[in-house]
Amino acid sequence: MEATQEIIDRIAYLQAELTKYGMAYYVKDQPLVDDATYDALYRELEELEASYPQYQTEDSPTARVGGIILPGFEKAIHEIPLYSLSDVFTKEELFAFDQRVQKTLGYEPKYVCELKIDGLSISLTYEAGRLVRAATRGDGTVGENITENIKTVQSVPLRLPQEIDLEVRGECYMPKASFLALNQKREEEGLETFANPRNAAAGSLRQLDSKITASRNLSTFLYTLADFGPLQVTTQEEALVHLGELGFRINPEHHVCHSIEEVWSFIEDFHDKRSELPYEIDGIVVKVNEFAAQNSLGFTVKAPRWATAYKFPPEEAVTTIEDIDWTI
Ligand SMILES: NC(=O)c1cc2c(=O)c3cc(F)ccc3oc2nc1N
Repeated sequence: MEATQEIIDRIAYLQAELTKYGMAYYVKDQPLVDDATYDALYRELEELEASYPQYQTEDSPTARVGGIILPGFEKAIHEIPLYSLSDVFTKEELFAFDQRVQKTLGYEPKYVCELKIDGLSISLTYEAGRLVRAATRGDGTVGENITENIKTVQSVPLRLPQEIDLEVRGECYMPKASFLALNQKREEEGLETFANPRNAAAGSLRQLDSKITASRNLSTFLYTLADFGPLQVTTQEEALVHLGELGFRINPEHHVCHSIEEVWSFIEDFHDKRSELPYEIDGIVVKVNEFAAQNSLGFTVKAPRWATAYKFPPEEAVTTIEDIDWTI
């Protein structure tokens, strides 16, 4: 059926508005409209796109529902490898890491501390500002192409505000509340429950039916750019700010520390706060802030010399929703 200009404009308006509302709700955690308003506009867009499918764009908010059933996952080669982090388990090991860094640099650098989200590493590739590929880490060089599934994750932008080529990396995770609800439902259905949110996220992302992924309420925190492309950033702290400006979901609990002692107090602080977070963390990632210093430290065969993960002992199982402090 041919569409009048008024209809074409209404479809474009609804796609843009619902994308803006979705970004505010899922990425910035600051809703702009109430659910009833969102749902009414969403239903109107669904009806219009059903009547005029030639105007349903692949980055329309209605494209998030999934529906592709893949025969299997294609391999995804990482041009820039995804390394893993070295781990430290004690204050002494952390301070030894700092000593090694200072020995190479000849000075004590600033560090950025980030919560270590206990999810699945993902890599997102954008071309001319559009999401063209999403992949798991795999062995760091070869992962699985999970683009169709990642498109159903509401906090992942399908389109960037600039038409640039970019590759970003981060974690895809399942919030504690979604994990508890999912396991409760599976128990009622006599299905096997997931051991922890990380396994539940992995199982949800590696579904061949993206409708199932869409139902699992996964979220993301992005933390680095594989290549900085046109972005002029010189520190990890700036990179996090830029990623936020590009529309990616960034964990707010990052902190620049001016000494390893300050890093240690950040670690102690979050060791206590951890059980109140609405998502699971398994430690704190400590990174040299300046990219120039990161480059002079480089990588070992499998891990960066400029970062380490201070690991917390395994958290006691997530029990009730009451324990969670939703203000964080
Ligand atoms: N789970 C995480 O929340 C998290 C993980 C990593 C990495 O795995 C990681 C691996 C590298 F080779 C370099 C930097 C990294 O930074 C990271 N930063 C984070 N916040």
